[in-house]
Amino acid sequence: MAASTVDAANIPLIDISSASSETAKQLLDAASTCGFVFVNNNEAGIPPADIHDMFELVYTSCLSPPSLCTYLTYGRAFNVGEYIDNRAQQPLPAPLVPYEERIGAFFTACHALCNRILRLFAIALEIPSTAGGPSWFAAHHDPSSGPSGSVLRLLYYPSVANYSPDALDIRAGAHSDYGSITLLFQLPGQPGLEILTGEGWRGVPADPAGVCAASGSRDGSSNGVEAGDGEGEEDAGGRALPILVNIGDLLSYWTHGLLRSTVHRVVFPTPPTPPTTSLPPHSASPLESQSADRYSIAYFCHPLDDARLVPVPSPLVAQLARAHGERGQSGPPDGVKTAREHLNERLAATYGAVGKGEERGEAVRGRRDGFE
Ligand SMILES: O=C(O)CCC(=O)C(=O)O
Ligand SMILES: [Fe+2]
Repeated sequence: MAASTVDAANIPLIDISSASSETAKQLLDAASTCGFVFVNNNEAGIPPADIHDMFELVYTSCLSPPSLCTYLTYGRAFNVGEYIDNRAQQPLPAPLVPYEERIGAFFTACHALCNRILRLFAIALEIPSTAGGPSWFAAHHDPSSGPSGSVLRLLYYPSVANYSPDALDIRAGAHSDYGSITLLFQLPGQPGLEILTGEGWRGVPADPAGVCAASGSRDGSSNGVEAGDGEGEEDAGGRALPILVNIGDLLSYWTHGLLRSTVHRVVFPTPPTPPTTSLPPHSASPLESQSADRYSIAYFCHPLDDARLVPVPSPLVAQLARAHGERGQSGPPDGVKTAREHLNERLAATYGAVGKGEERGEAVRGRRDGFE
């Protein structure tokens, strides 16, 4: 059974407001050991009010026709692809149409934060200035230079009537993400995300630094905390929750495994909370009241489709490749692929996996929403 109480994962929290080499090194160390890292959401990040607004839109989109959504084991997702000329490229559910511009702005803000993180990786990886230096990744993720597979995903896992932990435990199956990096936004009080560590599955709190005012864990992690002001992304004092970042398979491939992607999943909280039977009072935030439901937002950052996945020009990556070679471990398969080829390969491999009953979050996107 998967939905047992698990300890909270020990995920490092890094302040990335400075672009110093010390910060870069801390971030690289965290990402290369854990694969998941929290970054402080300060002036370097995304305004909490914007995150809160997006969560309200996730709630709104859940009321839209399910046909527009993709399906997870016990949840559904709406995927927004890259905008062209400030317009979404696929039909938005009717309730989201008035917010097209705001969603696009959030997409752009997420991409900017990813570029900031990738810049720190470039510094820590010591990419020489002759090869592009700190801007090396940004140049490969510049939306003005061409399309990419980047996607903003709004996720909703509804509470389930007659929940039985033996029968229903996985809300989203075990997978790693495909792209460069993923930003993941969670709400306090809605636990369930777990990562696979050497010691088994571990819960990922929404509030690793304990910035929320109230306390009281429901699941053994600090995820059981409700935000003091009903706006789950900051506490009553206005401190913003850190943002969770995880390394995707492509960045792992691109760095010869120096940066590692980590398998994760979403389970039902334990013990189960009763399903929501009615909408909360008008004045309350729906997000705050429906704790058996889970809402999350993921931004999957991918390189430009045409980006060639030659090893990142870093002495650290080269050293690792040499060490792997000396141990007889093969490197990436022959032939340089592009980011689009890498993504398509992963999606193709996943169709098989899905057929065997395994779910890969991003594959569902590829199959159902016409992006791929
Ligand atoms: O809903 C979550 O918290 C995680 C979602 C996820 O991992 C994904 O969509 O790739
Ligand atoms: Fe994921």
